[in-house]
Amino acid sequence: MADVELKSQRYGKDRIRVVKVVKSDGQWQEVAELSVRVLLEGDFETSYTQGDNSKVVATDSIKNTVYVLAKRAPSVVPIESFALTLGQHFLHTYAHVDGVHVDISQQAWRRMRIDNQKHPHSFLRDTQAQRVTTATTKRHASGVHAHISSGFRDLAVLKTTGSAFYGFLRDQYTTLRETNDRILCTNIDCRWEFPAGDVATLCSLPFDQIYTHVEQLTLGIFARENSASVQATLYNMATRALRDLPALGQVSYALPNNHIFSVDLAPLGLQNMGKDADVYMPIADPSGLITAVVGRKKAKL
Ligand SMILES: O=c1[nH]c(=O)c2[nH]c(=O)[nH]c2[nH]1
Repeated sequence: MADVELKSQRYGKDRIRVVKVVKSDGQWQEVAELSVRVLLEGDFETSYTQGDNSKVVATDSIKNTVYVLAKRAPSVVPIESFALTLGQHFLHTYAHVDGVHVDISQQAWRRMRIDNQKHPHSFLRDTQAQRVTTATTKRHASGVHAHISSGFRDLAVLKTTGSAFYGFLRDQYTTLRETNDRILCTNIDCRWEFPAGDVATLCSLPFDQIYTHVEQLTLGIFARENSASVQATLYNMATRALRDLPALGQVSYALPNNHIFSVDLAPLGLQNMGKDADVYMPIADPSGLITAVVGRKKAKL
């Protein structure tokens, strides 16, 4: 059809699951479990518009490549470095690929402690939270440029007090009571972006240190702060991350407000509301969802 055109396209393999074991001398081993998505961008238009597969790198080959590079790499963590390695590989191997989008999520396998000793090769998953990264690599006149963001997903946290929500708009649709003491429960999604740059500079960033720092400050603010609202708590977390870590360009959070309301037992002759509350009912759906992106102000010229 003459009046339509292909505006954009990317394709590749999703949910490539990789477990890499790093074996050193003796019994000591490391493990990393990843799920990888690789999408290619480039001169693939005719595969969509004309059924011409001559330039298509089969998604099966993309999957194989991930396993080959996982085999060659001494380690697949930090996931940011592995994502950049994958991006560079596809750009260097195929001249008609000009952008590579890699998403990796890592499961949280933590080394077991047995009799108070780190076990050399046994691990425990004590959180569903995942470490994540997205790396986009592009060909540039001066070499390969990358944009990378990192974060964690689904970090479940709850506090039983130290959270309030009052002073909100009241109108004919409002039934929610004000509270100065409620349960706060959320599954934290957090992302931080690094300013785009050449791959060599990005590779030298201390990804693990930054990860640990953001996770710890997030938990610290969640636990310590007297929360005025999820919005205010989110903003405090993001601003602290930007203040502590000059390497970060911007930070975003998505925080569901998983409601856990006190059960009204007055009809059964029991006081369980306000300061008397100690029996609650988690509400599966719906939840609130509070999101924001916080960045640095541009310097005034
Ligand atoms: O922290 C909160 N922010 C809201 O916007 C909101 N809305 C609501 O019903 N409860 C809450 N809690």
